[in-house]
This record gives sequence, structure tokens and C-alpha cells, in this order.
Amino acid sequence: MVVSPKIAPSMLSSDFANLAAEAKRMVDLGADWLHMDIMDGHFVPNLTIGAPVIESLRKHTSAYLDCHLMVTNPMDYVEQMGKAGASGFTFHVEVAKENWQELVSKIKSAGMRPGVALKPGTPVEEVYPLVEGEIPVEMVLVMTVEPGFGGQKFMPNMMDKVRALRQKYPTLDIEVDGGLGPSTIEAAAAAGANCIVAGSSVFGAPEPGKVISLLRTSVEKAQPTT
Ligand SMILES: O=C(CO)[C@@H](O)[C@H](O)COP(=O)(O)O
Repeated sequence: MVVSPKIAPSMLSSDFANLAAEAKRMVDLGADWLHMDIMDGHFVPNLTIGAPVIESLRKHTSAYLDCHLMVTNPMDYVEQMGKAGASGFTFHVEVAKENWQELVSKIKSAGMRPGVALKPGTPVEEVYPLVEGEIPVEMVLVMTVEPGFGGQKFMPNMMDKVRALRQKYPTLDIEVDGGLGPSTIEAAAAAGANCIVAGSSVFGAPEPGKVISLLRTSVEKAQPTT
């Protein structure tokens, strides 16, 4: 296997009033990561959680907290997210065109794994320099819906970006986020995505563990055998 599957339930679809229990439930059902959507009400038209909630959750779980920063000024959040216990810090390329090198370096110094995300309208070429940088990002998150809300429809044309990334970077972690579930995973896995964020399809399922396992199997089956 070239890249390992990481199935990351999006906690945006969980019961926020019972976040610790929801996190434990997902890990017990086989989740590899917990995907945390940080939204500032400015970069996207929705407001969610920030470092204080990550800090509280960290006291209840040792799981990898895959934090997606949908914020206009990601640099302002690096230190607090690191101290709070975030594992991954994924920022948007659209707001880091000038300072991404400094940002990636600070994310690593704060003890987190750097990732870069791109919105549906952003050309994939924009993230190439970040993957090839002196201090590179370690994951690319291809948004398959407009960021901001759960429960939207998967955009299949985003798979061209995933294919281009996988062809160029065989061992890179490539994450997809938005509308992923049993009916869309085949397309994402075939294109080369290995990190799968899924909110409503997991939390809305009668048996979420079965969905997590199906997502993992699809990624495994699509991997080239070496
Ligand atoms: O970042 C986002 C939305 O901006 C996502 O993480 C959603 O939370 C995914 O939810 P589903 O599309 O899987 O319901």
C-alpha cells in the first residue's frame, strides 16, 4: 500500500453538546482521525468552534485532531491551536498566498502537521509550490463542496484535482471533504484520495461503524498494489 486510508468523521455533524462522547463513539467505531471544522464567520458564512473547544476535547481523547481552519487569518490561530492540542493544522491557500512558508514553519514549530486546503474554484496548481516547498505541507485537502456547511452535494468534477495531485505525488496524503459517503467514495478513492472526511453520511447512518468501514475498504481497494 502506498498511502494509508484515514477515515475522519466530521465532528460538525456530531452533537456538539456531547462532543467528548461523540468523539469516543467515533474512535470506538473505527475512525482514524476526528475532523474539526474551525470557521470564523468571515472566510466562510458560518461560525463554529475554536481553540478552547479543541483544548477541552483534548482532555478526553488522544485521537488525531485533524483541524481544518476556514479562517481569513490562519497565522493568528497557530500558537493557540498548537497549545490546545490540535494534531493537524490545515489552512486555505486562498488566504496564504504571501506568507505560506512562514505559516508552514510556524505550524511545525507548534507541533502540528501542516496541510493546505483549496476551495472548489481554486486551480490545483496553486498548491504545488507548497507541496514542493523547502518546508512542505504534508497534506492537501481538496474541498468537494463550498466550505461552510455540512450536508451538501459532492462535486465530482473536483476529482480532476485529486487525480492530478496523485499522479504528481504518489505518497502524499490527499484529503477530500464534502458530500463523501457510500455513493461517492468510489469516485474519490479511484481518483487517489486516501483521507476521507465524512459528516452527515456517518452521523446520519443507522450504523455509522459500517459506513466508516466501507469508506476504508474503498480506499484500500483502489490502492495500487506494490
Ligand atoms: O468542512 C466542511 C464543510 O465546510 C465539512 O467537513 C463538512 O462538515 C462535511 O460534511 P458532509 O458534507 O460530509 O455532511
